[in-house]
Amino acid sequence: MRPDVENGSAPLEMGEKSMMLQVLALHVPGLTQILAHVIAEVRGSVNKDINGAELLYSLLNAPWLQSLLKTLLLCIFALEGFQVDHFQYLISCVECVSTTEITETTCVFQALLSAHDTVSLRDYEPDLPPLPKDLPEDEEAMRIVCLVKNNQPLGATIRRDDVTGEIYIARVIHGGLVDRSGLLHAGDRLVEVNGQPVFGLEPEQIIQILVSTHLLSYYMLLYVRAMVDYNPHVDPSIPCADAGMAFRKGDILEIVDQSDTLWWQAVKLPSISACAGLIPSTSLLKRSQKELWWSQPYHPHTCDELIAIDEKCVEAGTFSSGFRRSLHLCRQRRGQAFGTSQFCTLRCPASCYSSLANPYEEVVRYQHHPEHPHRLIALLGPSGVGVNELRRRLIEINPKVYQGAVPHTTRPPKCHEESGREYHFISREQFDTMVCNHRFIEFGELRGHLYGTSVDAIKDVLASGKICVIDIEPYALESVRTAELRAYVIFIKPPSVEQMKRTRMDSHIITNYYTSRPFKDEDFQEIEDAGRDMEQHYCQFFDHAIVNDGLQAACVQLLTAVRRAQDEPQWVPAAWIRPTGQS
Ligand SMILES: Nc1ncnc2c1ncn2[C@@H]1O[C@H](COP(=O)(O)OP(=O)(O)OP(=O)(O)O)[C@@H](O)[C@H]1O
Repeated sequence: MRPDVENGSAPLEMGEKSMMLQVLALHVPGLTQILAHVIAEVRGSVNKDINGAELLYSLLNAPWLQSLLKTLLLCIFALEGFQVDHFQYLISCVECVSTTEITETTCVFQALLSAHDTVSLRDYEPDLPPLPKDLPEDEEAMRIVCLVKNNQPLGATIRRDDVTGEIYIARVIHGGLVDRSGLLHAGDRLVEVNGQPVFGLEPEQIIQILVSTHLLSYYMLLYVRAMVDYNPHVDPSIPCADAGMAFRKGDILEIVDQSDTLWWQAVKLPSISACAGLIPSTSLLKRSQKELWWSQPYHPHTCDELIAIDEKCVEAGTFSSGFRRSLHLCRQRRGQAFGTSQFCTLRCPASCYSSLANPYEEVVRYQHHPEHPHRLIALLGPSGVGVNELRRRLIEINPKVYQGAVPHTTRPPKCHEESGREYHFISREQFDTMVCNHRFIEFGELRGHLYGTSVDAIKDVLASGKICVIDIEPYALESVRTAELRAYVIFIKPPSVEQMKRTRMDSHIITNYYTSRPFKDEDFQEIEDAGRDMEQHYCQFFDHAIVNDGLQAACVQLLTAVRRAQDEPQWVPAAWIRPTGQS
């Protein structure tokens, strides 16, 4: 096997080449003289009728000619930009030529070719201990390999033999970690990963073992999604503001150094600079946010209090949601929504409690497995922007692929309605039980009847192999960003007011009183303001954003985004992938 040139030293520069020639001239001062001597010797041998092959053999064996050839090769190596390994390879060839027995029928080129073959057969791999001689015949030889994981993927795919249940390396990605290690090859059978037998496991489970293991590497890098904004230039506690790195909510950061408890080093992805910047550690960020929290005036409405009101209202049957667009409930103006969870989510966004708990969310690159249920698609946007319209159109494009979740309701069915088709019709007691068991991602009351979208209704669609598309309010983000549903959240963003005026000239808005009327200018302003608020507070949870300008263009973008969510790797919370307790 030829030596791996990748690990050789870099080719010499021109300056070094001329230096090499000078060295050559110094060490071989009588080069012309020597060559003249060689020619004279050959002439003399011819005159003495000596066999040509014998002459060549004796010449090549002459130590002075060997050192001359080595020097010349060194010279060629310098001029041609060969690397150290090439040079050693050529030297091996020269040595081999000199020891090759040359018969009358051979010529120098054959000798060189045979030398090349001999050298190329040499094994440049590290020496491994021999297999024990007394190995029983039925005993399988096994290799134990150790790969040090870093931030890169392993660069190999695995497959399970459906008949035997055995796991094999299916493919080694060229240039990846496994490829470069040279330790594993396509067709190798995996027996254990980190001491854990893999026989019978699904490839996905093995990947989870690999992803979750910390023991493989001390150097494993950490990726996080920023849940808060940070600007080093307004942070008085940073040791050096210029060494700091600013980031925005939703940015993916690669933490390259956590050795300091207060200041970590990170790069922002996709990285344009190899140089890391200082960012506050989780504990430092929490500490400063707590200080900020306490320094602000007391607000009687905390998230917890509002949620409590919410639940009490539901118990008392007085709760009115007014924001359930997916169920086409009434469209409630913000001013009328006070005291509901909508108020809670608008006024106490993720930047208060939840971000205090978690200023960084650990993430991993996740590729949806084609045989697993699809990721849930959750659309989010200010009321009136066109979330329902886009959802409806997407489902219409291919109802065999896209489907909404069937809601639950306590209202009695109409004559044409069938339970499980339009709605799941259930009693109020059943509904309350589902609420207590946290089975709803969203629920509310309209005209004395409860409506809700349940986790199970979503799971039913996913289990049927379809892509479930729902629209949600911000407060439901937590319920859908779970290992079970793995929601891909798409924000439907309003275009400018002027643009909305142009595109919505013929469109109608559904009012609080279930009537529809043409859009007014103030509707557009309200949509724009609500969209800005939503983006400001929740952008860290958005996997993608689409500006709903022209309906058709927005629909194409939605279709593309939904396909990407299923087909391309995405950053997802590490907790979704790791088994419980390891997050
Ligand atoms: N890009 C667009 N161009 C023109 N009209 C649009 C566009 N997007 C949506 N519409 C229209 O705007 C109206 C409101 O849309 P939709 O009902 O989907 O809003 P929504 O975001 O679901 O809010 P709500 O649930 O409060 O109705 C509909 O008549 C819809 O056809």
